[in-house]
Amino acid sequence: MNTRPNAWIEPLGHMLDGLGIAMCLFDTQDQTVAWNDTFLRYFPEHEGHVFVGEHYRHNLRRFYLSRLGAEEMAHIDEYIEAGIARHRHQAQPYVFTHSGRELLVSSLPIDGVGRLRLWRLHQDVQQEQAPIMPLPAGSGSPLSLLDRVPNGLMLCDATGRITWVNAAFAHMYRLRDPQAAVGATLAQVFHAAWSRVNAPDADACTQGLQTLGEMLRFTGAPFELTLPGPRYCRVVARPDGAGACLYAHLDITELKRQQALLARAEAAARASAALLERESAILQTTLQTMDQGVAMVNAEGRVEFCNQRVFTLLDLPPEVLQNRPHVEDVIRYQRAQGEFDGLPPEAIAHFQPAGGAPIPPLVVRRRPNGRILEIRSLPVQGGGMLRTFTDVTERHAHQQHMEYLASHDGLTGLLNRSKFMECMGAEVALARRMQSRFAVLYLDLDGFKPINDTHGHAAGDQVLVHVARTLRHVARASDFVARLGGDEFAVLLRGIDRREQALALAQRLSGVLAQPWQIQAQEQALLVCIGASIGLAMYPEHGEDPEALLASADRAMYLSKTGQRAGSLARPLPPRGTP
Ligand SMILES: Nc1nc2c(ncn2[C@@H]2O[C@H](COP(=O)(O)OP(=O)(O)OP(=O)(O)O)[C@@H](O)[C@H]2O)c(=O)[nH]1
Repeated sequence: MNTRPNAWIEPLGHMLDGLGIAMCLFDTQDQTVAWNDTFLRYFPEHEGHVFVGEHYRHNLRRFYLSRLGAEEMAHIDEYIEAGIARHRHQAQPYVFTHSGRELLVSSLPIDGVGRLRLWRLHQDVQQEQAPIMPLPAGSGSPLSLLDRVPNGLMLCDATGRITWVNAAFAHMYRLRDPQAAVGATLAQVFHAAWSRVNAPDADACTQGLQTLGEMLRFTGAPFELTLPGPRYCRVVARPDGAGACLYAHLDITELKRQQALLARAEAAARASAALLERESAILQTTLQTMDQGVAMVNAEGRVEFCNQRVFTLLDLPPEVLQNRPHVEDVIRYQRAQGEFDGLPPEAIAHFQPAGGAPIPPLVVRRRPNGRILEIRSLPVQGGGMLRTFTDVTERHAHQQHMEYLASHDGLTGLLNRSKFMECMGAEVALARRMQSRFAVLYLDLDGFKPINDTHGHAAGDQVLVHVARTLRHVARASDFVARLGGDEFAVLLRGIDRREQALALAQRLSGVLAQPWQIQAQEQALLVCIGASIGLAMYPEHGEDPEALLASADRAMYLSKTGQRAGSLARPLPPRGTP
């Protein structure tokens, strides 16, 4: 402390140091009178420079020199004059930042002395407290200055009786006026504060009284009290060595609230960590037991993780996937095992994230062991991807079977009508593009019904199967052969340029069908000769679309049928050994 001989200033400065409040006293001529240690702590630029009698102007100059940038420095004199004017007339506290601290500054005029400037950390004054107000003109008692201090202050004599408290103390302990505390002990004031609330917290009150009993007997370490509200205060004792003692009551409610929030956040974090652990255990189990292979490839192309199923689906020995191998190393191993034999290089490019080619989200490939794998690649945030492997062999087979059933005749295995029309559509498009021709034969069996009627449906079925086989045999592999329904068939002859070629084939068909062959009907061997009426249509002259072509061939068949009624015949074979 540096003071002129003003007896009250020195203890005041120390007390304010104890409360973390900086002070600097100026006389009526704005010259420095005294300052405390906290002042030098908050304004280190004055250390070793400030002196008694120094004008506030020089103090301000040092302050601005320590914080102005080069551009603003040109205005330093204006700032200083404004600062002096503010100092003389300041009525309300304000906040500013200095040396990384947010400070609240009050300027209090003191009659006959000058002005006292007080600074404290702004965060402390966020708490509920008696506000720092300027002194009304005429109140010159040094102790009354302490009513402006935001924390509670209490002076006790050697017997522990209160001799003085400030306004903030009265506010904290719900006293009408600070005088009401004088003569009582802190325990009595504390108890009275609790007894004045509607629903007192008996535990907090009892606990507080116990604490007071312990702590006041041996003044020493700071202690905490819970006040109605609840509000929390930290009590710090400063004995004067002669029996009296100053107690500062710091409001730490906000601190407590933040501690409680922190504790809750920590508890929540601990709970979610436990939950995460449990979920990750479930995830691990699921991943290891699931039917799909799952592999995680990181942004560098390394296999970070893969489940057991990947080993079995890809026939990979565990050591290949140990130590986070690069995908390219795994592919090299697979290639050496013949995994990709027969596949074009571009077909495996997608397995290599580093290959440069975009990775298709879905690839289906047949493994050398015949199994079909569906491989999905899903990019993940931050690079890398999640790859899943699903064995779709059965699903694929089932799908193919379903597609076969939907496009083929169940009895003969030939294409059905709708598939035949689809094939003819494709052929029309091709022929149109290539300017080529093709032929369609429409066949209707002659006299088929009597076979059914005489020898039964099973015999008729055998005839239909035989006809289908014959058609398939006579037509080329590239031709489309269909059963349109009942005893009607159709053949699309591809690459036929001339009508005569088609006619020749139709005749050949007729001839082959007409040859007798043997079927088994109702445990009886039958010799069957079947006739067929055949209509012919050529693309494009008889129709330019599938429907027109088929209708044209149908008409031609009808004409042929009405012109010749050869019919079909089934007669029993002579017994074995008969010539
Ligand atoms: N066995 C068997 N018969 C069938 C099947 N589908 C249709 N039919 C029969 O085939 C016969 C076809 O009759 P029609 O067209 O009069 O046969 P058709 O005796 O050859 O007479 P035309 O065609 O006028 O020469 C009918 O008796 C149908 O019941 C089948 O899948 N199996």
